[in-house]
Amino acid sequence: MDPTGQKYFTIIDYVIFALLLVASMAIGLYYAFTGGRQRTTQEFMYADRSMKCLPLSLSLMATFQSAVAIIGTPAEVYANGTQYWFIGCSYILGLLIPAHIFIPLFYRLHLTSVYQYLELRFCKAVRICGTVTFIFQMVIYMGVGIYTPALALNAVTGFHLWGAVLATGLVCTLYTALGGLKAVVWTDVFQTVVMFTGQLAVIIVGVHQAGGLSDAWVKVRDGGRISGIDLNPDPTVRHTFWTLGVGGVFLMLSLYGVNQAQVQRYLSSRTEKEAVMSCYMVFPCLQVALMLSCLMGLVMYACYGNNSPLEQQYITSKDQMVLYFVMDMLQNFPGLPGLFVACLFSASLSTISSAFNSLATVTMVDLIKPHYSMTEARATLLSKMLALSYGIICVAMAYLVHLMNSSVLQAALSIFGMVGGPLLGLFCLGIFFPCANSIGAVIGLAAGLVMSFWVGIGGFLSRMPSSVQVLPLNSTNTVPAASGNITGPAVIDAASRPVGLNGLYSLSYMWYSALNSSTVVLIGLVISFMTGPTKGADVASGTVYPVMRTAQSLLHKLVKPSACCTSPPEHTQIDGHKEMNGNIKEDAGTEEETETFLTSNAVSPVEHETSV
Ligand SMILES: CC(C)(CO)[C@@H](O)C(=O)NCCC(=O)O
Ligand code: NA
Repeated sequence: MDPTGQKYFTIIDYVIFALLLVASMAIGLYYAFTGGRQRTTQEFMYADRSMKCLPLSLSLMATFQSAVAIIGTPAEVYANGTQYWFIGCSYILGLLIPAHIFIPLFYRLHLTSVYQYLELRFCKAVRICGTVTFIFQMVIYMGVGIYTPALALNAVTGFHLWGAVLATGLVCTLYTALGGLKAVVWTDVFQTVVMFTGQLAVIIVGVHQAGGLSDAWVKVRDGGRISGIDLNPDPTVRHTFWTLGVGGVFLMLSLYGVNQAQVQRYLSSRTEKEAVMSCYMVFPCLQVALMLSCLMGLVMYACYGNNSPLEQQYITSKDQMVLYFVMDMLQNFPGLPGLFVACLFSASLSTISSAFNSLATVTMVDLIKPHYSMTEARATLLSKMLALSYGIICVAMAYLVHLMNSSVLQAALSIFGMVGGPLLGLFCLGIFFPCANSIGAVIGLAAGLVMSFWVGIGGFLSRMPSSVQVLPLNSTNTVPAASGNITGPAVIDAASRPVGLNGLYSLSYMWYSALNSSTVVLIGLVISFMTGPTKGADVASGTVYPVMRTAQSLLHKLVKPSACCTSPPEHTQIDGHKEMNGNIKEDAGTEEETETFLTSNAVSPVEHETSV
């Protein structure tokens, strides 16, 4: 090892990394030349609505699990202990609610994009606002996703930064544009396997280097890295059970309930039941992913203790730690560093490809198609060109992220809360409040976005001049004391309890999604009542979830268990469309058929909906 701490790749590491790119490309080419050869938008965007549950669930998990989580979570656990693990509690409601409310509703409407829902429920303007907000969110997120692994690799091994960005950007764009959603889902499956294998290998070797399981356990326990449940209700404390387990539910809903990338996967499944099942199966997959990345943080602590490479100034930021650890511990295991780098890039490729495909889909379906009529061949070609263009935008965004500088995990989760939160609010307003009208929806969304940027940017600026930025240079502060639970920003918060606006600015980023979505719903309702609420009869059928009716029927079941076989099923109001599900071949037909179905559906409200 070189005195500056610089680590080097061996030839076998390069080969493994190259193999990942080649294999992903090969899967893309396979789907470009088999099946319908990606000649229809139905195949390109929705995989002919024929996907099965298992690949879908892995793909659903992979979409929002990028290199950010792989290197951000261990760095967080190394520094602050396992408190972050409690985010796993939010996965329960965060997946049950989408599975039982959002998926049945969207699936039965047979949408072409999730934003089409907004037009059915409100009007075209709301749909466009939703689409533009989504594009904004995913474009920034893509930048973080592609830049993170490249930066870590560059910092630790000296690998060319923009070389890595361009290589992954190019490969990913090509397989997404050529192979459509089928290629995206199947590369996700392959990349998830690589991701788990890489993490597991490093954990096993790391435990061995730390002197075995029991030694490693004693070290992390004595180092205070095993956090108890923190029930402090203060919403400004960055990570507590409440911010993670409850605030996290809103984050999960915005990602797994109403995000186009995910809804597109639900809609591409063969049957509604498989869509719901795939959402259920995300739960164990996400728990495994969370467990692996938390264990990685603990193993890192077991190996380094408080004597981190950051403190030794081998690296300059927390986000470089994981890769440094891998290169440091695994240098005698040729190929393993390459496997881990493949794991890191797998995680990011699977995220970026989903982003490209979903962005191309919404641009086509929501922004272009309604305004220009074109042939199917033209539309498919244009969708592929769009996927390519988003590839270029992605690399450009990476350059912007390069200019920012914060913990990548917090940055990514803040984006989800700041832009995804208001979108979640918009959908909830439509789904749960039949009285909400279009004006309320637009103004509510705007208010949510203003709130989000006010609090988000205010929080960022109010923390700026503090010691957070200088921490890495000051060796005594680099690693928080053995008590472990205290983070940089939390120390400041605790020292001077913020009041007034500063109180709002110091809100934990884990509450952003909840705050912003509630703002949209509240303002949306107030404006709707001021401008004349929508009457039940005017709400398009199947676009509202019958909260009261479901609650009544649940209550009925609880009180009179014998009555459950005679009482109607929960979703009676949309059962009218149920026969569609069995009939995939037909409804997977042309785009025109789908559109006609939807328009006729939108203009003829069904009577039983009005009682909601
Ligand atoms: C978003 C969750 C919480 C769940 O998917 C997790 O995967 C995560 O922490 N993601 C961080 C962002 C990223 O990895 O790109
Ligand atoms: Na991913």
